[in-house]
Amino acid sequence: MSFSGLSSFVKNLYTSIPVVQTVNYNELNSSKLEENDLLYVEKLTYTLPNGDILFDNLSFSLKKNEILVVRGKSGAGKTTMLRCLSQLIYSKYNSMLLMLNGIIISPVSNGVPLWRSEVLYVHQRPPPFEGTAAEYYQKIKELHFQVNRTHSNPVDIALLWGITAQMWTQKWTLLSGGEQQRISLAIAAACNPSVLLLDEPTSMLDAHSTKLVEDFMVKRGNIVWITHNSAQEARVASKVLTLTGAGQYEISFNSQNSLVVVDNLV
Ligand SMILES: Nc1ncnc2c1ncn2[C@@H]1O[C@H](COP(=O)(O)OP(=O)(O)OP(=O)(O)O)[C@@H](O)[C@H]1O
Repeated sequence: MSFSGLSSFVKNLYTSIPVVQTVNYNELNSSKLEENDLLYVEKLTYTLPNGDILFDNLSFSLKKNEILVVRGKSGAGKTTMLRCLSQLIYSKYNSMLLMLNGIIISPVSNGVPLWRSEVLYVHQRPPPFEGTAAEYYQKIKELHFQVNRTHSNPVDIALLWGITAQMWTQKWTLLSGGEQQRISLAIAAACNPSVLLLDEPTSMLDAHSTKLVEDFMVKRGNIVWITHNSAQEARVASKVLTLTGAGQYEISFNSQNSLVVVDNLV
């Protein structure tokens, strides 16, 4: 089997696009965490090489079981933000904490590999791979920061979403975009990260499959979820982070399907 697909996959997942700014590793004090905080992020700032500010002093927390929806117009910086959260690229002010089984971890103290396995980014478009779906999962399990993790069975998860066991033996490239998307999501969920970062996770799915995935993810919680779909946002969001442009943002809470802006932190 050729590993070029895997190498491209791993490259895609775990190497950065060029770092365009000096990273300021400020270790946060655990006193920043409030009750039930799972992920705490402070002053995330990202400036493009041309000087455009994507987000500036972005601070928020994800509490246990919450789903934080991220929205904003195309190019607002949503994917870049998720990639910063997973330490695939680095924000200028790189300060975040995770509460893991009562222990506080950070990328600075505990290392980026552990952080990435706990704050797991799922790509908007499934990456290329030359083997079968089962081989794709096998390679992920062999990545050094997944080897010692307890995984759930992704086949069982994907079955809930209409992916048959037989599809796992199918060549990855022959699967439809929606099948690849569901399998990628099932694998990510099976890795049992503390936080899932989902980048338009149902963009290739029909309404029925979308609902099945949403139901599973809402039960799971602990997700930062990019969507352009306001109906989906209303169904899944506990709160909403909107990148409003020029580095600004606002956070609102989803209360009985009506969004009330409670905090404009800029
Ligand atoms: N390293 C980089 N160098 C130059 N431009 C970059 C870099 N990284 C991101 N960008 C630009 O930053 C902007 C934000 O990109 P990003 O993918 O985060 O947007 P998005 O909000 O997720 O968009 P969409 O909704 O279309 O997926 C885009 O204009 C993109 O071209």
